[in-house]
Amino acid sequence: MTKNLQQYSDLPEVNMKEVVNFEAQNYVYLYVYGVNAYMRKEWDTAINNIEESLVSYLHAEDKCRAQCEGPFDPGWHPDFVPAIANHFTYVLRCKRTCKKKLSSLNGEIHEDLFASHYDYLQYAYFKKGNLYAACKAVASYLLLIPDDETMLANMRFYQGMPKVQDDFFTPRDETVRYAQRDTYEERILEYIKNEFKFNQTKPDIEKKINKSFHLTTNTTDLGGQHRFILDGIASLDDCKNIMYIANSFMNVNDGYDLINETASPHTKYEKFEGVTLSRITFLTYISLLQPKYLTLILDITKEMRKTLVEKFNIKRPLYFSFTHLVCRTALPGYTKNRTDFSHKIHSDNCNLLQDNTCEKKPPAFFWRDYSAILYLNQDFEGGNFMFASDLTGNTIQSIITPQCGRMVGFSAGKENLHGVSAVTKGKRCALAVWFTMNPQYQEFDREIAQHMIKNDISFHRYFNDFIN
Ligand SMILES: O=C(O)CCC(=O)C(=O)O
Ligand SMILES: [Fe+2]
Repeated sequence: MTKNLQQYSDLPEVNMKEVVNFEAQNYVYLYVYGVNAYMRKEWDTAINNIEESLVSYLHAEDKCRAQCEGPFDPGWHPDFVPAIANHFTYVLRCKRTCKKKLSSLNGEIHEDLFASHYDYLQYAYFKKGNLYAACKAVASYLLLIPDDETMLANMRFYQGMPKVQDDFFTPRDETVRYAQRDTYEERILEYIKNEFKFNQTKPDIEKKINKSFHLTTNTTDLGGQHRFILDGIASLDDCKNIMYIANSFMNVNDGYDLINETASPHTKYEKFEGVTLSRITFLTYISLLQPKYLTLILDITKEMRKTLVEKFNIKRPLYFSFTHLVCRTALPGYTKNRTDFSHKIHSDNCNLLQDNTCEKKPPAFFWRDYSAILYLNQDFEGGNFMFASDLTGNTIQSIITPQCGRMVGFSAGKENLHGVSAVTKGKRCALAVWFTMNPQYQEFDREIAQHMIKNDISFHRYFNDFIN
């Protein structure tokens, strides 16, 4: 439409004075009137209109910026930290387009429209003999476009005048505020551009299982295919440190979709609490958790992946999909005679039906290919992991008793139906990690966590950088 308006305005039979631009904002009229008065050397009218245009322009830009806030569709389902980061960056980028959007005067683009107000003003004030206002307008213009040769020459001209003092060249307040905001936003965008560059590198195919790991039980001993147990994947200290994260920060909502009940393994006799990698990352970012804890989670889960890759001889990249630190606590009064499971027999990537068929579709996490659970403690009763051949739980193939450093690994399909027996006393904690071959479902927060650790990023550092 802007182009059309421009085309019509070029036609000889069109008198632009008769054309009313209903989309034009106030500052457009004020600016055009002001500039016309300037051309006619009517300095008072020029100054009044251009000063008013300035106020109106800043108001229009504020309005345009405000419209950038509001709902935002990220196009996928990121976790908390990337969701906030995406929205923030989107809003900021949108706000930065306002200058361009407002630079059209009836179809004609004026790149430095805001700054040009000060150019007209400096000369009009000079003509009115107001040297103080003229010099302030020069300084304001130069604050926005510091290397403009013509304006620098103007400054030198004014500086040569006997009545002009150095402090005349202080930029006007509204320009200082505008320029400060501009610089600040530029710096944030630059920071985002430089700091948040993620190489979407494929995970390495891991080579050898660390010798200190002790393969406890093999596939055949566990009564089925594609499953194993390994001891020593975490030391007592590691378990203690991961338990510290759980005890300090776990939460009944984190990682559980309480709206979609089928996604939650609750039994009413136990309390389920979790901490996702996303939240551990966020807690580290705001310095509520020391980076060493996040590093520990990243390192140990990498070891877990390495064992899966090695044991199952996985040749394609295996991506992390979801990391969840989970504790189940027996509720007082429900410690005896329970016949239910803490987590009923299920498959990790399909919906197990009564007839033992398993559908690979939502609400199942159908993209999960492998599962690994690392146990962190043993000071509780019940809570055994079990492989079973059907959903009744009557045909148990093997039972695994949790203990610190023990990991159970298995392929996530219906060949590995499993569950957890009732926790009848105490709190049972485990670090559960699911993996996928589909990069679309990889855990994006992990990239952020790794980047944060590698570059020693934290909110406080980021904040201090900006205020200093
Ligand atoms: O905690 C466990 O032992 C297993 C949990 C489990 O199977 C699951 O979360 O899908
Ligand atoms: Fe499971």
